[in-house]
Amino acid sequence: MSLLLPRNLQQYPSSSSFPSSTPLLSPPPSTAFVPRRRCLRLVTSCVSTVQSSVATNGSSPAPAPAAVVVERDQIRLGLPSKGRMAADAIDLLKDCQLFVKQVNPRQYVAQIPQLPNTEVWFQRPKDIVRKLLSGDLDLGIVGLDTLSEYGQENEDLIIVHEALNFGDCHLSIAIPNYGIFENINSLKELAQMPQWSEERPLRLATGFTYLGPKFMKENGIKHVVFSTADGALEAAPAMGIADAILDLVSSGTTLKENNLKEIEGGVVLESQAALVASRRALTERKGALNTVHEILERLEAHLKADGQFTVVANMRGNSAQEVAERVLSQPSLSGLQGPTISPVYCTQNGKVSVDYYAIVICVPKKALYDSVKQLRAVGGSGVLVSPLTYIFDEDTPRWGQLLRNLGL
Ligand SMILES: Nc1ncnc2c1ncn2[C@@H]1O[C@H](COP(=O)(O)OP(=O)(O)OP(=O)(O)O)[C@@H](O)[C@H]1O
Ligand SMILES: O=P(O)(O)OC[C@H]1O[C@H](OP(=O)(O)OP(=O)(O)O)[C@H](O)[C@@H]1O
Ligand SMILES: [Mg+2]
Repeated sequence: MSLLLPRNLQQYPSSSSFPSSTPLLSPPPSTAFVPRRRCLRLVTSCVSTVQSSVATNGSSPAPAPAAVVVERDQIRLGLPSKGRMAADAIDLLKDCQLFVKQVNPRQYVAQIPQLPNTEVWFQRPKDIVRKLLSGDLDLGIVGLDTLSEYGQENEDLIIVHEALNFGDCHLSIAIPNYGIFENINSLKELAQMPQWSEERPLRLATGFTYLGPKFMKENGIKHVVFSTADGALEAAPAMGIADAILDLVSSGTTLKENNLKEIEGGVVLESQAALVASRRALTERKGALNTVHEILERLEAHLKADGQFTVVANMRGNSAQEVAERVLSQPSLSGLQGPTISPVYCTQNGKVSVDYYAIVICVPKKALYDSVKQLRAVGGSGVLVSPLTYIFDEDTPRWGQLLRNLGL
C-alpha cells in the first residue's frame, strides 16, 4: 500500500451556510444565524475570496503530489463501481475482448484473464482519481469532469485516451428561466445584473467546488458565493437556496423539468469517459507501460472501427483500374486508404472470365446512405453492409503521444 495519504483524503470541507429557507433574491441572510441542520454547505464567502477558497474551503482541496511507488506484482486498473459510468466501462472493455470477471457485484476486485498481470478495482469515480494520485491505482477510467475536479491539473495524471465514446455530458451554469432571469441569456449578462453586490452576491450551488470558483475567477466574475450539495442541485433555485447552479448536463431534461436554462459562455467543460494513468506508475512500475500499450491498442482499434461500416459491392468493368477510377470519382468512396478491388471469377460456357469486380471500402456510419447512393450512381450493385469490430492501424497515434509525454 502507499505510504503517503493524499491531502484530499485527509481534509474535509469547511461547513457554514446560509439558511436553506432563504427566499429567491431576498436580502442576504445575517451571518450571525447559522442553522444547525443544512442541506447545502457554503464553499466560499464571495468571489473576492475565490482564490483562497479554491485552496482552502472547497470540498476538493488541492491534491498532494503522488506517493512513492510501492512494489507490487499487479498493475491496478480502477473502474467506476456504480453509477452511470460503471456498466459502460465494462461493456467497452468487453467490446475490446477484455472480459472483466467479477464474481459478485459487491466484490470490489476482479480479473481480466487477457491481462494476467492486471487487477481491476471498482471504486467511485472521484476515488479513482484520488487513488491514482496516491499511487494505489495505476490506471483508471473516469469522466474528464471528475478528472479535472479531483485531479486539479496534477502533473502525475496523464490522459492516455481522452474520448472513450461514453459518459458524454458537459458542466454548465444554469439559471431560472423566469423572474429576474427571464431575459438573461449569457454569462456576461448574468455577471452584469445589478442585483449582485459584495453584500448580496450571486449564490451558485455546485458539486464542483474546484472548477466552479476557478471558472468564475477566470471569467472575472466578482460577487459570487458557492454552496455545495451531493445531488438534485436543480431544486436549489426554486427552493430559494441558490440563484443559479453549476452541474452536469447531458440530455437537458433535468434542467427543463426544473425551469432552468443554460446560458451562452456558461459551459465550463465538455466531458466524456477517458483512460487515465499515473505518470509515476507508467515510468516506474514494471509492466505498467506494456499493459497500457495493450489496452490502448485495443481501445483505439475498437473505437476507430465503431464509427465505420464495411461496404462490399459488385461492379461491372473492364479492369480493376477502370473500376477504381469510377469509384474514386465519388467523394465518399475512398475508404481508409482507398478501395480494395478484386476480380470476381465466373464461368460461362465452361470458360472462366472476369466481368465483375468486388469493391470493399470502410464508410463512416453517418455517411452510409450517401455512400450507397454514390456506389449505385457508378454502377455498384448487391451492396452488403456489415459492422466493423477493429481497425488496427500500423501504429497507435495516442501511443506515440504518450511516449513523448513521458519523455521516452
Ligand atoms: N447526465 C449526467 N449527469 C451526471 N454525470 C454524467 C452524466 N452523463 C455522464 N455523466 C458522467 O458520469 C459521472 C457521474 O457518475 P455518477 O453519477 O455515477 O457518480 P458521481 O455522482 O460522481 O458519484 P457519487 O454519486 O458516487 O457521488 C460524471 O462524472 C460524468 O463523467
Ligand atoms: O441532462 P440530464 O440528462 O437530465 O442529466 C443531468 C442530471 O444528471 C446528473 O444527476 P444524477 O442522475 O447523476 O443524479 P445526482 O443528482 O444524484 O448526481 C446531473 O447531476 C444532473 O442532475
Ligand atoms: Mg451522480
